[in-house]
Amino acid sequence: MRLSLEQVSAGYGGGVVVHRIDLSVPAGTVHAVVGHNGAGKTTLLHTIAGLIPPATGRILLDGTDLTGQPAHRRTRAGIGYVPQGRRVFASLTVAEHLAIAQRHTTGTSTAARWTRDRVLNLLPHLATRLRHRGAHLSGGEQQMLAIARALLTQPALLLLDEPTEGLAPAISEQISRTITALAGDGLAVLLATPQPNLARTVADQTSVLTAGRVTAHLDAATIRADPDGLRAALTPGTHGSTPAAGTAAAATLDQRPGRAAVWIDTLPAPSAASTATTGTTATGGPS
Ligand SMILES: Nc1ncnc2c1ncn2[C@@H]1O[C@H](COP(=O)(O)OP(=O)(O)OP(=O)(O)O)[C@@H](O)[C@H]1O
Repeated sequence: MRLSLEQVSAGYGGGVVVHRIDLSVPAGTVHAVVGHNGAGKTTLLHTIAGLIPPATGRILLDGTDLTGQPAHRRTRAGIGYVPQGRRVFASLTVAEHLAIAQRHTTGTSTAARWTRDRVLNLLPHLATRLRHRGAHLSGGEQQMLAIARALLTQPALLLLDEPTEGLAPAISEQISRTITALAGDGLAVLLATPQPNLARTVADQTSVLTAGRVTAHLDAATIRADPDGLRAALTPGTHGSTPAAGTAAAATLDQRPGRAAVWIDTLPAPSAASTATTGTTATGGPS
């Protein structure tokens, strides 16, 4: 199984946010798309999942063209999606989330590669929370639930949007280990993150997304040999979907609830010039 993107562009209302993206994610590997907030990561994942129609290009899963297919068909074809913010239901228990996901599974319960037992074996902490409602789960537990729910749709490719956003370092490490285990089990994983450290830890291949364009591509060996190279490739001050709007978009995005913490935790401190331009208040150094 291999995901291939050929010259994929997409956006909103006629405006283009991601531009002519070429990517290939083979089975058993993790590909990270690293970019600042507003670079277009979610837009790219939404386009692959079928939630946004591409303006140009093709999306292929093992050679099968899914470009014109609706989201539910892509799920059946093997694309599992773990959204940013987890999107669990506040009033449903963990067990109810899993039951709903299983109802939509593509295989029978005996033929399914990912059964409820197998998922809980991978994420044993969830087994201790089966009766807890979504609203009473920690961020890490919600993330595990979102991954479990996606696995029960029997994916060959897993899309993970900012899987460690807002999580404590120990929980992020647990999620990282889960991602590595899933690739080890043969899944193709495409994850989006603003955190160079996550890409460095789990990714076989990393693409840097800057203002909607892939501006660098690094493999794991290159990143290991030069641990600062990836951070340097993430140019401070080019956050937005268009170069002209970049600095303004960054300032706007930073003011959204919850975003300041993400900014401070995950991005290199902007240079004095860009701090002055955007008015950002980041005081923390690189994570
Ligand atoms: N539904 C929408 N309608 C119009 N513009 C949108 C919509 N969603 C996102 N955008 C814009 O597209 C650009 C890219 O946003 P996107 O969410 O894809 O970035 P991102 O890299 O995932 O950042 P973040 O981590 O903040 O989600 C931003 O300028 C954003 O304002």
